[in-house]
Amino acid sequence: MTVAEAVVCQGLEYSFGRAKGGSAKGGSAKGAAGKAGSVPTKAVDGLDLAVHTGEVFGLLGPNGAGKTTTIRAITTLLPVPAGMVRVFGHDTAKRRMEVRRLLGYVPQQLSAEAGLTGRENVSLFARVFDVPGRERAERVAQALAAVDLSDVADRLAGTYSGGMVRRLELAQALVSAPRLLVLDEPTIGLDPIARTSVWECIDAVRAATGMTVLVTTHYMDEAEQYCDRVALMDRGRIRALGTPEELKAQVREQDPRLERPTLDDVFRHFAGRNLAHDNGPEGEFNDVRRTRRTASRVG
Ligand SMILES: Nc1ncnc2c1ncn2[C@@H]1O[C@H](COP(=O)(O)OP(=O)(O)OP(=O)(O)O)[C@@H](O)[C@H]1O
Repeated sequence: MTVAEAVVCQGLEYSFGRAKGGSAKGGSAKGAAGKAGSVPTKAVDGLDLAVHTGEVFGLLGPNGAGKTTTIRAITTLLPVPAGMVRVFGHDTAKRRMEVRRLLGYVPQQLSAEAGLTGRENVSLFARVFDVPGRERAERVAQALAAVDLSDVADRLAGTYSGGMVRRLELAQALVSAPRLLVLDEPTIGLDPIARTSVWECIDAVRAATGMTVLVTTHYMDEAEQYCDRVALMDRGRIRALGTPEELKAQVREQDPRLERPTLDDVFRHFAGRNLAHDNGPEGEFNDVRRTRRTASRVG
């Protein structure tokens, strides 16, 4: 691996559940969430990936593709064997705390407290991430300013709109000045204006700090507009990887009928099915689960 890589995954595998004999599959017994005797689900199936330092990298794919599992392995929240995932050269299996200090993570689940003000929420993260006491107030104020929440910083987060909550969560992740910002569906459920404002904040912070951004999204227009490179993931595997323009050019070359392919066309071309509407019964269930999660996030 070169130092230019922020994240490297090599042959990353992760299964949930246990094999019939009772032995844990995937990362470890600790990470296996299913009951003994249940059939394991291979969520990530031999994934190779390199995210370059300083880029915005989009992990795209339908519900159940394995995006969140991949991100949770990268952020050390799922245990994987040594050698599978490195963040700025640190093996996540051996250097968990070093890796955690380098990254900011905004999960799909709500990570802000409705009963605290915006400033209190960000201060809490500053304490957890060991921002030195004498710098804390200033760093919290800077993080709130970066996401355009200074004016409402002393209001309860429970009074914020969905877009403001998402920007508050960004501030929480940014207060420790991470070198890698990991965002799991940061704009899902938001209206177009709120989506744009979230992306503008991400863009501005990246331009100012040079941090690397790894993001999952379902929105192809966002991926095209804001990601330097994307990986299209389906059933635990990467089906295509490159800049949006490179991927579209490949599809144009291989299928001249598609004169102006979209990223949806690219996905269909490489995965052999539609991105949005071809998930089967499990996909429909996941759609419901996602909507519920989104509703609980934005209150
Ligand atoms: N805790 C868990 N226990 C059992 N199976 C799980 C668990 N989490 C995820 N899975 C399964 O692993 C597979 C990959 O899920 P994952 O959440 O990583 O996909 P995703 O691409 O992030 O989808 P979504 O966009 O719906 O979150 C799916 O089949 C899912 O049902």
